[in-house]
Amino acid sequence: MPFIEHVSDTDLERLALERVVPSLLAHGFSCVDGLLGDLAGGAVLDQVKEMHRSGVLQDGRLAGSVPGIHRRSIRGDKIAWVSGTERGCEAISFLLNLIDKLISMCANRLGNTIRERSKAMVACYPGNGAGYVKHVDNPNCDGRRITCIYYLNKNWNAKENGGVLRIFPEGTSCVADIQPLFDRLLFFWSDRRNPHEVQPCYATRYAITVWYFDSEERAEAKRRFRDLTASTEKQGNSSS
Ligand SMILES: Cc1cc(NC(=O)CCC(=O)O)nc(C)c1Br
Ligand SMILES: [Fe+3]
Repeated sequence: MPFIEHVSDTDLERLALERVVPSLLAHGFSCVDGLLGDLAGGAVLDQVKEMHRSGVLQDGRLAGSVPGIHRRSIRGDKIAWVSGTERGCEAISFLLNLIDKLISMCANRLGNTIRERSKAMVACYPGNGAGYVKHVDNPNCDGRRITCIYYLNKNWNAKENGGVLRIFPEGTSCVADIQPLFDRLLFFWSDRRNPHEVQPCYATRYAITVWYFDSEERAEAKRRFRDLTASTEKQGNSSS
C-alpha cells in the first residue's frame, strides 16, 4: 500500500531537533500534531477500527489481579500487541517505521542508548466511562525510557467525550492535559518523572503505544530478573 511520503527525512530531522528533543529536555514530554496527514493517518485508523470490529482487542490484563477492586475501575482499555508484520497492519507498520526513524534522530541528542522498543500496543477505551488510574509506566527501572503514543480520534471533544491524558510532571503542581486527537504523536519519559492517568472516556478512544528501551537499563533489568528467578528456583528446590 504505497503511501504519499507526507514526511520527508529532512522534515523528520527538523521535527526531532527543533521540537521533540527541546521539549523532552525542557518539560519531559513532547506533542506533535499532523504527523502522517489525513491519508496515511486515516489508513492507520481504518486498520485499528477493523481490529476492534473483528474482536482482536481484548481486555487489558492487570499485573497481579487486585482482589475485590473491579478490574474495569482500574483499566478500561481493550488491547492487542502487534509487531506490524501481521496482515492488515501495513499502515501501522508504516507508522512504526516513521516513529523509529524519528526516535533514532533524537536518541543521540537525548544522551540515551535507545536502540530497541516494545511491540506496538493497540488500545481502545470503549467509552463506558472507564479510564486508566494514575500510574507511572516504568517505576522500577525495567528499561523503558520513552513512552510514545499515537492518537487516532477524529472530532474528539474532551468536554463531551472525556478521555484526556493528564500528565503530572514530577516537581511541579502544573499538569499537562493532552487530548487524544487524530494524527497526534506524544512522547514522554516513561519513569517516575511522568505519572499520568486517562480520565473517564465517554466515546470510543483509539491509541497505539510503543515503549523505547534504554539498552543498558534494559540489560540490567534482564540480569536482575534472571538472578531473581534463579534464586527463587533454588529456594523452590531446597524447600521441596
Ligand atoms: C498497558 C499499559 C497502558 C498504559 N496506558 C496509558 O497510560 C494510557 C495512555 C493513553 O492512552 O493516553 N500505561 C501502562 C503503564 C500500561 Br502497562
Ligand atoms: Fe501509562
